[in-house]
Amino acid sequence: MTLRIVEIFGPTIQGEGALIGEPTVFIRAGGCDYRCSWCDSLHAVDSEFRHTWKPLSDDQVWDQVTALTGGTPLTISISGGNPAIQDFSGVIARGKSEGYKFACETQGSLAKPWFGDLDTLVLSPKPPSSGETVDWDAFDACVTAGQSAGQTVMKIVIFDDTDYAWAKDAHARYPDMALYLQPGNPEVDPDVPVDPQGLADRLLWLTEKTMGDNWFAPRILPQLHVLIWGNKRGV
Ligand SMILES: C[S@@+](CC[C@H](N)C(=O)[O-])C[C@H]1O[C@@H](n2cnc3c(N)ncnc32)[C@H](O)[C@@H]1O
Ligand SMILES: Nc1nc2[nH]cc(C(=O)O)c2c(=O)[nH]1
Ligand code: SF4
Ligand SMILES: [Mg+2]
Repeated sequence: MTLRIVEIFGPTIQGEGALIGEPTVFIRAGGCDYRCSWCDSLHAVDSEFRHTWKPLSDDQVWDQVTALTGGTPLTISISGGNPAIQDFSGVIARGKSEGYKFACETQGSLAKPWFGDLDTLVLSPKPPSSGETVDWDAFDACVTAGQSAGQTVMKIVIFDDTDYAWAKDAHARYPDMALYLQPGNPEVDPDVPVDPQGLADRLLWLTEKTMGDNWFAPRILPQLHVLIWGNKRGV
């Protein structure tokens, strides 16, 4: 299988959601069927960056991963772009045979059989502020495809009151799925420093809103890598 790869980087720590803080190596896939207004990974989405994406075989991907891990197994995080455009089954099979675990981040717009081979499937449906609209039938297909995964979790980015109300409805559709909320980062240009106080204020707003509402279903987390490294790429 030939994959379109933006970057392979790490070891770093997973900065978001269910596996926050866990050591991991990222494989970032090129191409996305969405274009969220606030996407922090446009270098994996916009066709203007397409010339920087590399066609790599499963073996080439795996060679780069193991060069970074030194052969010590850990969790590999597949993200993008939307990695569900491509077929990661070969990379996952290879890695699992060597004791690695796999997580994947996707918006839930395209289902793939290999979702069932993952240890963690992170479905991140997009709220109104993104400018995208969720196809819940497609999302359902992703949940079904992930049924044999170790766990499937939902992670929603919140920028405003409308996103918050939308997240409550999304949770009501999947009340048994673990839910993670993260405040949106409004500044995603890698050349512009992030405003840590601004991010803390957004986290405070989201926390107080959720607790004030007695909504205790979600866990609320910052993007840890953004606090550490800002919008630097490859971390
Ligand atoms: C860059 S996306 C790639 C995977 C997949 N396309 C998706 O959206 O789930 C990885 C995660 O980053 C989140 N994200 C993207 N831009 C963000 C921003 N400006 N602030 C907070 N989270 C953001 C997405 O919602 C998603 O959960
Ligand atoms: N450290 C770190 N954690 C992350 N969690 C999700 C990321 C992503 O871009 O998908 C990401 C990323 O790019 N870096
Ligand atoms: S779905 Fe993910 S990668 Fe695609 S544009 Fe939205 S945040 Fe970016
Ligand atoms: Mg990111």
